[in-house]
Amino acid sequence: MDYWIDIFNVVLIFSIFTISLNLLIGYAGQVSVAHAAFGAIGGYAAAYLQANAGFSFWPGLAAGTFGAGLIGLLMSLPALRLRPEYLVLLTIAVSAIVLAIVGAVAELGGAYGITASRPADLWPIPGGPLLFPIQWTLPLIGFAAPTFFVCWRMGQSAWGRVLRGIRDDEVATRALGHNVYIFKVIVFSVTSAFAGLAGVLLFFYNQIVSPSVYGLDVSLKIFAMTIFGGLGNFVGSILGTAVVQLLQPILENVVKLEPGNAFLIQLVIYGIGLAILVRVRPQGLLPEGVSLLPARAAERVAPPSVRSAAATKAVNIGTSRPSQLQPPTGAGPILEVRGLSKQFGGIVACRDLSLDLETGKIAALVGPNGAGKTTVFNLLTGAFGADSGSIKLNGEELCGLGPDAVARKGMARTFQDVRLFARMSALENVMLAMRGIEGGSGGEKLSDLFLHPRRAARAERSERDGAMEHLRLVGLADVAGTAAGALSYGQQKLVSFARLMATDADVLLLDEPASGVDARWVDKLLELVVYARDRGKTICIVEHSLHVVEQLADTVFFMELGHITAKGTIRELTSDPRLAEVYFGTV
Ligand SMILES: Nc1ncnc2c1ncn2[C@@H]1O[C@H](COP(=O)(O)OP(=O)(O)OP(=O)(O)O)[C@@H](O)[C@H]1O
Repeated sequence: MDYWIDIFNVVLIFSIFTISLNLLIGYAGQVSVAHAAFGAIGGYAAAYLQANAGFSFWPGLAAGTFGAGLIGLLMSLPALRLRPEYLVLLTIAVSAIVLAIVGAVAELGGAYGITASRPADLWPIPGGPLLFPIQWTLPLIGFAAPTFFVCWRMGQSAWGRVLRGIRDDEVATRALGHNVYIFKVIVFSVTSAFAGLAGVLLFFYNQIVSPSVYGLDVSLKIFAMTIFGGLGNFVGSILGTAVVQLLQPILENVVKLEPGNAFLIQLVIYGIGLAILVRVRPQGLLPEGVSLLPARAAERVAPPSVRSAAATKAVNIGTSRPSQLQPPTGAGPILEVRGLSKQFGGIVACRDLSLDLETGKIAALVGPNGAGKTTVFNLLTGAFGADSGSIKLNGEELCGLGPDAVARKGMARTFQDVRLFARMSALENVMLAMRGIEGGSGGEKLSDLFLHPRRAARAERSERDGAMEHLRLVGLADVAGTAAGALSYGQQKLVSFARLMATDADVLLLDEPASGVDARWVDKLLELVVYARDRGKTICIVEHSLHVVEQLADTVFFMELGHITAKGTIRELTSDPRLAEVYFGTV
């Protein structure tokens, strides 16, 4: 019996590893194969402090957990600016360095590690020293359950929505005003701390730490358990841990294989299992959004705010050009661009470009392919750093700011290729746009999640309702719960417009809003752009359809070879034979 209890206990400890790794990989998309190494930092810290400073269980646990979190934080500061593939390499290097250090330092016991000088005692919790597996089960549940709760709470909240945004499209997440770097650093540090906690528990449970307990193979095993269980699903992590951890004991005790053979065969089964899983169920045993409780799974797909088709009919936003509200007149330019230049090697994509966007007006940027229109949007929104020049929004210099900061200052954009978060629902896509700008500091308040849950729930409800309003506005409330990737291209463009409106930015940059869109959606988009303008937004569109430009734009800038060469109405520009030739290739 003790044997199976022991295995159950190890599953509980490893669940702490896999649940936290799932938050890091499954939610934030940051792949680390050094999770066991952070466990080593925790385990060795607790063991060393017990041996040399007489630390008992709780101080050892705090030191090990905090130490691993701190080293995770320090490592993440440079690492999370790297591309994902380099992050994987870096975590392998970290794992190798940690193992080399603990294996080489004499005070840490070298290859033999450190043996505990006394068993764990949870005093002031009664029960005395923990000597047998059965005594450990309840305390370990007591550690695994809060780990699950904290990771689940972080993952399922608005905070986790930003993590999923980062995972699916970091560029789009930044463009919505979220400081993705801070989110990544926090999640890396928190998950490293949980790995440290699991490492401390392994030390106290096994009564020994040694390099082999936390080797790269163990990190890979934790990684495999997490993938096996299903990324983005914490119950899946527990399931994946149990399946992988139970394989060898079942082969030994139920199938009655020799331990040596059982070890080899479990490796074979494990390899074949992963190969089959990758082929037939790459999302893992329990994929993201799938619950063991059918009712909860359904809840996730259909958000509560989606009530009925009748309630979700598009708001009548007025279908004709005449405005319902008059745009501000004579307010002057909200955006002033002077001498903007950008070169890519030998290609001058933007050359000494100057333009003003008048408050509450619609401007258009037109020109032949490769003229540099998208580059201008990228420069204005901070996606590219300018070589020289100035961009002033409401008189405030934006040059040098990143895309998230620019969005928070009040200028947001759509993308030529839409860039919705395909796995998230249309509603979540819009909700993701709402806090980045409101929050000012780049986001959702993690402290509210745990310290003020009611406030967090209220904020979530009001965001959900606000996002539904934006979806109603574009006529897509009835597909609020549908994954954005499953919508038609025209619908996706409308969701991206709703998302843009949800940012509450003053200046909206629309990159080819009508391209590739069915005629009926184009009309809708035109109405929406006029609606936004009438609500005081300043809009600039890059668009190849001159029909769309004619319908919308008050002022048109003509761009050639990275420079604005003409300005006027579309009729004035197209009646100039030289510009017509540049644009259409013919007079
Ligand atoms: N990241 C980049 N690296 C190198 N060159 C780039 C980059 N982005 C744009 N360019 C180059 O800058 C020039 C302007 O490109 P840009 O996409 O801004 O033009 P565009 O007017 O938007 O074209 P289109 O109408 O076809 O979208 C092109 O020659 C392009 O190849």
